[in-house]
Formats: sequence, C-alpha cells, structure tokens
Amino acid sequence: MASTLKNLSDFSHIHVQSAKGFKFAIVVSQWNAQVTGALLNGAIDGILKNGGLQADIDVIEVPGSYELISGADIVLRNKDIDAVICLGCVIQGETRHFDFICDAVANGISNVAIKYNKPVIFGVLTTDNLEQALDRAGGKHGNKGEEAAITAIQMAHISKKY
Ligand SMILES: Nc1c(NC[C@H](O)[C@H](O)[C@H](O)CO)[nH]c(=O)[nH]c1=O
Ligand SMILES: CC(=O)[C@@H](O)COP(=O)(O)O
Repeated sequence: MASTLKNLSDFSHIHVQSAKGFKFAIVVSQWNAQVTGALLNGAIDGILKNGGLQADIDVIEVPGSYELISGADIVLRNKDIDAVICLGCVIQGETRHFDFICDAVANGISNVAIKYNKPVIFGVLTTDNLEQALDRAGGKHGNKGEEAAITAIQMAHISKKY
C-alpha cells in the first residue's frame, strides 16, 4: 500500500510485541541529516514506546546511505545484536547516481541480513525531492524510522521463536 494511502506510523492494525530484552543497532546516514535525524528520533521512540531500553540501543553514524551496508556488517560482526535498523535518505539529483545508490543499498543490506542470519531493516527513504522525504520523516505520512523500529521488534521476536 502506498505511503500516501496510509500513515506509516499507524500501528493500530497490528499487535506490537514488547521490545524489552532485545538489543538493537541503528545505523544512520549523515547525508540529508535533517531527514535522517528525524528518522532516528522516530526509530528510538518506536523502541522506547514499546518497552525497549535506551541502554539496549546502539547508534552508529555513517557518511552516506551506501555506507549503511558496511555499518551494518561491522556492528553485527562485533556485537551481539538482535536486529539492525538502517536509516538513510537518498534524494534524486541530476544524474543516475540515485539509481545506483538505491539498488546497491537495498541489495547490500539484504546480503548482510543473510550473511549474519539477523534482521536488518531497510529504513531508507528514496525520494524525488526533499518534501517527499520530510513527509515520511515525521510529516503527513508519519515516520518511516518508527515503522522500521516496529518491523525490527517484530522480526526480533520471530528470530527468537524459530
Ligand atoms: N546523494 C546521496 C548520497 N550519496 C553518497 C553515497 O551514499 C555514498 O556516501 C558515496 O557514494 C560514497 O560512497 N547518499 C545519501 O545517503 N543520500 C543521497 O541523496
Ligand atoms: C543520490 C545522489 O547521489 C544524488 O543526490 C547526487 O546528486 P547528482 O545526481 O546531482 O550528482
């Protein structure tokens, strides 16, 4: 369902299990910091509102969304983490660089999840412009960072169960 048809932060349709006892890493890009900072706040709020502890959240900043791949790999290689949340904002520019970054990040994050058999959540906005990004980072379409946190909580429970 397109974001315009729903609020990304409306979880009334699901039962969100507790985040208590799980350890999360949030890897966040510094590119478009106005947006990624809001995504980070949303993700942290999503974990804390559902019983998680601030002490169980590691935040790792990386330069750009492309570096989310390495950031997720480094943290999973070095820490016992239940789920990683990758937050970024890629905005179309004049060239095809946007396409290469988006494809690389989506595929790279998937590969890290498979490599470590851990949930690595794709919380990366890929927008035409800044307005669309702000709308999804605490604006009229909610906060994709909070959505990514809820996804991480759910996947952490699934990983623990099976
Ligand atoms: N244009 C955007 C970038 N570009 C930078 C890359 O992510 C990467 O850091 C660089 O290619 C060096 O490896 N990154 C974003 O996160 N958002 C953009 O809009
Ligand atoms: C996604 C990007 O790397 C892009 O914003 C860079 O802008 P440009 O394509 O104009 O170089």
